[in-house]
Amino acid sequence: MLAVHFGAGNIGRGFIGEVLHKNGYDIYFVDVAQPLIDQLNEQKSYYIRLAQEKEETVLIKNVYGLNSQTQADEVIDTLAKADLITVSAGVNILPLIAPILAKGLLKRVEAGAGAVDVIACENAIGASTTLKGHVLDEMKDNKAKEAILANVGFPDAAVDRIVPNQTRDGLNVLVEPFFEWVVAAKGMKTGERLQGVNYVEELNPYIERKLYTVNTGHACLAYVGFAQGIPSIAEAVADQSIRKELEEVLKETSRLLEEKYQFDGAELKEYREKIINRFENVHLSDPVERVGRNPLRKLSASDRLIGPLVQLYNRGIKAPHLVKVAAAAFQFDVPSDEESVKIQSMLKEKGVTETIIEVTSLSADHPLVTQIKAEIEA
Ligand SMILES: NC(=O)c1ccc[n+]([C@@H]2O[C@H](COP(=O)([O-])OP(=O)(O)OC[C@H]3O[C@@H](n4cnc5c(N)ncnc54)[C@H](O)[C@@H]3O)[C@@H](O)[C@H]2O)c1
Ligand SMILES: O=P(O)(O)OC[C@@H](O)[C@@H](O)[C@H](O)[C@H](O)CO
Repeated sequence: MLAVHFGAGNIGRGFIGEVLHKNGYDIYFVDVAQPLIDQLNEQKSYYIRLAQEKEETVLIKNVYGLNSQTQADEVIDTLAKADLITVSAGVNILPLIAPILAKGLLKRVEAGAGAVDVIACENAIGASTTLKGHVLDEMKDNKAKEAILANVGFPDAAVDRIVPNQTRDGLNVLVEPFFEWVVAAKGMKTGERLQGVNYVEELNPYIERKLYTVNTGHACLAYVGFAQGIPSIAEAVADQSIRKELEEVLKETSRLLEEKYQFDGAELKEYREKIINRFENVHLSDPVERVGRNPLRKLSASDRLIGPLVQLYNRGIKAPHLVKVAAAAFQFDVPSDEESVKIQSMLKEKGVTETIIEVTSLSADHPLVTQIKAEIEA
């Protein structure tokens, strides 16, 4: 069995690679980072190390690297014969992957190679559906579009495992022991079911529970921690006042999840506690700069901050702690993070109100704009 995975980074090697390998796949990682690709082709294997008291390792074998910029023909040929295609390169990268993916899928369909599924494992609602839209935009006529629609599934997914940036140890990846991968079965065109993946009919409760708990909580620690000069997630959650803030924020998002999806309150409490426990893992070193990365994306309308805030507002529920985290995200100022630099220059050039409106897509007269502004100024 052959899988193509776009994005040989943290979650690609540290989680998707593990599941694919354990299900008997040879994996072609497609990336743009040549040193990473060279290492994959030299070693053809790497280790996943579990960040826990008694370290465990898993050997991932039969892995190869391809560069989508310099080896386009090889990538297209490999896509045309792949049994499964997965992606974790970042939601902003999906439009960049679409042209080559479209060519590979078309070649496959024209060769009569049968159905295949493409699963985007990004932290976003409907990422595979978004990718499908970009792929269809690449088709030159309706016939090609129809052939893709008939043969290629783009099931949405939710992926959960904390995998920090790897600062040493070559291809090897240090990951937390916990993992969860949920896929919307109804979006699939093949009967392929991976062990270790939970296939569900309705994905929205899973992706919103994950994004608005794990990622909202993570964002709280990153932005509030950063504001207080705290370097890592484990250190931020160890600070009693930040932890209290985190607990309050997660109670607010749980309220939404309870009302919207009728999740059981006690189960959600347990889910929150488990996640806070994961944030406390001292065997992982996860800088607040990674977790807070791309604040423009994280402050966009349906993401982990404004997404739950607007939905709570629409239900008449106040969420003052979430408002504070959104305000802190506007103050995330990391020179190496282009999006944070952009927000800082917008704040200087356009002022607070205009920046909030432009970044969040909230309407000018939305009361949340005033609330976030008041927090930024406070
Ligand atoms: N790291 C985590 O804990 C985690 C957990 C769940 C989901 N995610 C999501 O997975 C995605 C990737 O995150 P990550 O932490 O692995 O990031 P990462 O930066 O470690 O990996 C991204 C990889 O994509 C590659 N890439 C960039 N442009 C590309 C292109 N045009 N074609 C192919 N590859 C390209 C990069 O070179 C890099 O190797 C994000 O959407 C993230 O939100 C991350
Ligand atoms: O990947 P991002 O930038 O969307 O979010 C940063 C972290 O919250 C994220 O990578 C988590 O580690 C991950 O989502 C855990 O499953």
